[in-house]
Amino acid sequence: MVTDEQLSAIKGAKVLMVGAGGIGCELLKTLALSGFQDIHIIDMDTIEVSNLNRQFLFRQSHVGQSKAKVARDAILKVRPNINITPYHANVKDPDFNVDFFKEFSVVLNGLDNLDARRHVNRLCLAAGVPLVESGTTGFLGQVTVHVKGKTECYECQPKPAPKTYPVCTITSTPSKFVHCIVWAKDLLFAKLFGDKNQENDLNVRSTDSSGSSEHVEDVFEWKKDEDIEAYGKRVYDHVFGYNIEVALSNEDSWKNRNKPRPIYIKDVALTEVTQQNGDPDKTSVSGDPLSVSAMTILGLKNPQDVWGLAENSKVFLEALKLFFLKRAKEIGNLSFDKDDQLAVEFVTAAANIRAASFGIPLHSLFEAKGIAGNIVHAVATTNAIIAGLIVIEAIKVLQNNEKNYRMTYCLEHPARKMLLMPVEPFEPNKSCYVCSETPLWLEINTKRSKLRDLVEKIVKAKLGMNLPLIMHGSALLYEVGDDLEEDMVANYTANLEKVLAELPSPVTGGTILTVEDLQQELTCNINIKHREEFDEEKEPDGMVLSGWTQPVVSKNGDMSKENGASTSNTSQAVSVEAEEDDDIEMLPAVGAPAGKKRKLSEDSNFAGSDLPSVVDDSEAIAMLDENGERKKKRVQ
Ligand SMILES: Nc1ncnc2c1ncn2[C@@H]1O[C@H](COP(=O)(O)OP(=O)(O)OP(=O)(O)O)[C@@H](O)[C@H]1O
Ligand SMILES: [Zn+2]
Repeated sequence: MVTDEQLSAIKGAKVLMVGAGGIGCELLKTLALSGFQDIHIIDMDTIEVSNLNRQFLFRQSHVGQSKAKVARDAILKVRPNINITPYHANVKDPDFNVDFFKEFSVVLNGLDNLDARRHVNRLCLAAGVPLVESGTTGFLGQVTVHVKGKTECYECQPKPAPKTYPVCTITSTPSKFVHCIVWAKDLLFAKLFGDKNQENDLNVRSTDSSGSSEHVEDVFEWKKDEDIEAYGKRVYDHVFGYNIEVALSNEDSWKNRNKPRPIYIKDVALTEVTQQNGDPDKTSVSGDPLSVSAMTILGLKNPQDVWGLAENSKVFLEALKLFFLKRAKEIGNLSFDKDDQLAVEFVTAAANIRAASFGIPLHSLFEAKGIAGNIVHAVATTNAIIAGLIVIEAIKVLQNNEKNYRMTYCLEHPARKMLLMPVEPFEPNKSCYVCSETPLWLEINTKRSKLRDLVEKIVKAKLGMNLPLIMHGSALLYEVGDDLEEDMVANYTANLEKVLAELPSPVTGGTILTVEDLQQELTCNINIKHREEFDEEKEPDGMVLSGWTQPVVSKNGDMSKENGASTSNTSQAVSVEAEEDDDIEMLPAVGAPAGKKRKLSEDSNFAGSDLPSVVDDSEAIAMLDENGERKKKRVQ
């Protein structure tokens, strides 16, 4: 039952929804049916066919149209008298500044990536507007409340580390199918079809140890006038045959492991390939290069079938050929995309051939696509439950009903017959640089690192700033923006290429830099500490930022699913453990008061051991080098 007070809070509210996808559609419906009268929606996407199974405001005929606009129209059909304002735009656009955010009573996030979530968190803090944040991953979900000065902000708690694999597991000693997938998409696919200038670990080890004079680059290069089939077979033999032989020559690696088997194309029965691949024009029904398919040519219809070695080898050669013949223009710029059929076919086949070599069970294209795309299938019901919880919290926020704010976790399995676990929110983390103005420390070689390194690796990548400005005292070293004068732009561009100690206002040990994002209205002070040497393996950035909350992995190391988690949209990782007194202890978050407890709400009798450990989808599988450092930024 909604009380009169609640109803008047609802009626007087002006609400901003960010994201009109899986959660957003449910949320808009629930807001409208709960009596909200003034709703603004930002979403930058258009509707895709794959959204239709769970984003119920959208129909086939809407494919290609703005999500925000179509969602509005759909709701106006059932609630014609409410005001819904759609924006088909990125929430990071400068138009959505602090003044824009200040217009709202509450902001509700239904996003699917960390970057946008952090940005909205900062704008909400700057504007003093409460934020209700949410996320789902399959059956798991959560809703959290962030009110400046009252509860933790979205960035007070560290986010989970993505599932990572040591580089050598990927390049040399795979033991699971997912390792073969990572190899196929991040190394082989990237090497053949991606940016040639990108660092790539494919071959590094095997060639080094063999002392072979063969130029690795040549192996992957399609030579002028070379028959495309001969080229495909050459690549095949190199990666599945020769490289495995080289790896086998290092006896020590295989003392405690099963030896892989080199596979050469001549050993695989490929008789049908030449007959079936005669007409590449039949590959694409619509003429759209993205619908080119090796499976279609080869007559392989069911994506759920597990192909044998011969079929995988055929798909491998055919897909490689189609890329070069039908999608030549894209070569050099491609990165793996789960919605790119030919890319999925190639990666499935390559991963399976490698799996066959290492005695790992083969998988169907459907399964491989799920693993490669980090897909945890979205569950519409979870989105609906989460949307309901967002509205419940939003109403409390509108009434300033602080005592009753709850973070709620939606579980996969009931614990003590409960599927929803409400938890009292944390207080703000005093060492959060986003909401508590904590200074940061940066160790860096000021005589070698350029301003560009600092901007890219720290200010953008780590601090999540969108439009940064960097100052040393009153000297402006760097700034971005549309309204800058030409000579200023030239000045900043020149500064980017200078080493820190040689900037017009030199940055050396002891310097305090002020870094500001004008849009986010976030300012950080960074204390610079000069350091000569960095460990290339452990500190690949060549700089170390501290005072910044790094992601942590849960005690059982199980922050993400085996396949690298999900494509959907969980906002925050929490790993909690029940204690006897029904308090739940949080993982010791970096920067968070040690031993701090997260209290179960009194209305909860939840104390199960099977508590959620939910991950953000915005990061996925990555690789670690031998020392456990993350190697690749992000794997698509
Ligand atoms: N920076 C952003 N600005 C505006 N909208 C955003 C931004 N980042 C993400 N979104 C929107 O958030 C929504 C998240 O919805 P959801 O997680 O259901 O993703 P989806 O793209 O609809 O589906 P899937 O990723 O599973 O194919 C998307 O509609 C997306 O456009
Ligand atoms: Zn914070």
